[in-house]
Amino acid sequence: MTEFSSRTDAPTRSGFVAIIGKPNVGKSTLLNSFLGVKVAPTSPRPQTTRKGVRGIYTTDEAQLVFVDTPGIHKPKDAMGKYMNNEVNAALADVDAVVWVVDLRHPPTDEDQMVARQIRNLPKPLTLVGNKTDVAKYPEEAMKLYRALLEGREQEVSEVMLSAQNNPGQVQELRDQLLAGLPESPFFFPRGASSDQSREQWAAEIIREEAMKKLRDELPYAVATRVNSWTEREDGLQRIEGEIVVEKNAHKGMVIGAGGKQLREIGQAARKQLEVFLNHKVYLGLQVIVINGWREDVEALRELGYE
Ligand SMILES: Nc1nc2c(ncn2[C@@H]2O[C@H](COP(=O)(O)OP(=O)(O)OP(=O)(O)O)[C@@H](O)[C@H]2O)c(=O)[nH]1
Repeated sequence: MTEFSSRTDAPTRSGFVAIIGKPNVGKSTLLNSFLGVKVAPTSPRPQTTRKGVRGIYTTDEAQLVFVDTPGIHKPKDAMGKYMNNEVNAALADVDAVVWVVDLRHPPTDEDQMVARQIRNLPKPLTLVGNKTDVAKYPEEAMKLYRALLEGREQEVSEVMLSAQNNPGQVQELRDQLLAGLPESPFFFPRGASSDQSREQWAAEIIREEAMKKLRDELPYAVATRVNSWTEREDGLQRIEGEIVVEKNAHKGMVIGAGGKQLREIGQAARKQLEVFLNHKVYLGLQVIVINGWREDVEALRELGYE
């Protein structure tokens, strides 16, 4: 990988930190809050994150590369297996691990699955108890999560916070992680906040809005991609995207009566894109069918899940 130097001659520190945990505990929210910009999709639905998105935070002398991972869960299809593989790959590669848990509830089987994967991992580990703003018994819950790591030989750091509502606590954790990085050149250019292309990023925002609007199993049966992005002279960003469904029957369900639902998804995504890009956006959205894409390794690759 290309090496990027720091602004000063002082030795730089740099490294990768995986953010892991079961679905819906707030991993992507924590990543976005670490960076102060939105690089990962978040939604109230579990398993929103599918790929290990990287978010990059750089100071004068240190660079922290966060790897946001899909929630660890029992896989039901090729997509689920892909997601769990992403987590294993992330754990093998990183310098440190942040395990996020939801303090509103006691641990479940899925938390135990996560704990098993990291209990004996010889890397610095931080247990993050999230959602303190809404947890009734945070201390008690934290104790139960801590117990899942019993027998671990290396030390575990712990912090309780609200990723969504307390940026100060998140910055404090970020500073601790920065301080623990090994001496190393930077991996990414200064100023980069993510390793996604802008098209991948926009596609994830469209998927986030689609997942919020769609009901039942449908949110998990859609993928999104952006096929073209052009900029007009007056600055308008023209983005053409697709929502991919796995069955013909799903197409109408996404579009909705008289196209209402697709319009709503498009409007919500456009608004988000405009806020982040600080430009007017035209977003064209189509729904297409790729039969059984979730079970089809080739189709997964075509949709960028490789
Ligand atoms: N009240 C509260 N809600 C939070 C907090 N952090 C995250 N959430 C909410 O929890 C839900 C899940 O957050 P995500 O960041 O998408 O969770 P995730 O762990 O990345 O989810 P997956 O993609 O399923 O793995 C969203 O509705 C967030 O708004 C918090 O500190 N307090």
